[in-house]
Amino acid sequence: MSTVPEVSLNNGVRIPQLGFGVWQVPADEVVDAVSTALEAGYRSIDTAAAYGNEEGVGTAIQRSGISRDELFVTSKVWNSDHGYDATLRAFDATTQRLGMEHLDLYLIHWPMPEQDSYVSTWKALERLYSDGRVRAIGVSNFHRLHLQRVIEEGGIVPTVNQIELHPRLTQSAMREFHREHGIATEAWSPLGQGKLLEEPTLQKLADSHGKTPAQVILRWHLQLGNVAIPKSVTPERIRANFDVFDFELSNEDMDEVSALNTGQRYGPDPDTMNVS
Ligand SMILES: NC(=O)C1=CN([C@@H]2O[C@H](COP(=O)(O)OP(=O)(O)OC[C@H]3O[C@@H](n4cnc5c(N)ncnc54)[C@H](OP(=O)(O)O)[C@@H]3O)[C@@H](O)[C@H]2O)C=CC1
Ligand SMILES: O=C(O)C(=O)[C@@H](O)[C@H](O)C(=O)CO
Repeated sequence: MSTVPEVSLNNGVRIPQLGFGVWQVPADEVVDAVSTALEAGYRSIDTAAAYGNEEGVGTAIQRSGISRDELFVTSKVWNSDHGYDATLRAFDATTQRLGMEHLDLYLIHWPMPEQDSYVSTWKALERLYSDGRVRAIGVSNFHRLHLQRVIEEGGIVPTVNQIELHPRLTQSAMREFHREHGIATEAWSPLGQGKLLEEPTLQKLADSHGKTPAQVILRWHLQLGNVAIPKSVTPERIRANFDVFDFELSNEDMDEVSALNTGQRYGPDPDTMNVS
């Protein structure tokens, strides 16, 4: 089985560079999907309270028999649970649903700037970290200004910012900002939600490496240094998305993929996202 490269977070905790995402995996399908992923070799699972499937993720993990310390489990506090006390309660509910005493990574799902409560939410994450209930804390969908505020007003620099990132939205400015501050970049919708796999450049590169367009995109993420968390409910795709450790893109290949950037988002803009 392949050994997945890891990224060292700014507190020394290591996260597998390739994980498995479960947004939009229905609760009654998530046990099968996560079980298939674990059998394929994934050891990192990305869920969230908002996905409504934490219980099934926990069930699949327990059934796998894989020891807890070989796994990396991420969840996220949802927008309606922002604020210090509500976040502590949300974390308790998440760990209960997962059937776990601790998480490896807990993220603020969205900054929700209009609510203006992400700093007190961050302070609750700091408390969970100092209490040893989570091995690393981070954020998701934070823009530069939101990150600057938690860095200035909080006591801990986030380990991770999980943002939308794929060849149509390469996020070079955010990646540079993360690098400057020791924050790991985690890519959500790393395959562009499957909407750019017909792109001729990706097909050409796939043909030249004997791989698929999805595998080329995942390889591009790995070589950029991103953490990537592709989702699939299709067993062959779950396995194929993990089969990306036996080839390498050249510098020219990497540039060709990056040149597909148009700045297009498939998900909400963090500055205006207001679903809670
Ligand atoms: N923090 C945040 O705000 C967000 C976090 N996320 C996280 O990121 C994860 C991944 O993002 P997501 O939006 O799901 O999108 P992805 O970019 O992972 O794409 C998933 C889509 O691509 C299809 N697909 C997967 N693999 C292949 C393949 N090899 N060939 C063809 N099609 C394929 C899937 O279909 P099928 O399942 O039918 O096989 C699905 O429709 C989420 O599951 C979640 O964990 C996502 C959005 C926001
Ligand atoms: O998947 C996630 O983590 C999300 O936050 C998304 O559901 C996001 O809210 C979205 O794309 C809504 O359209």
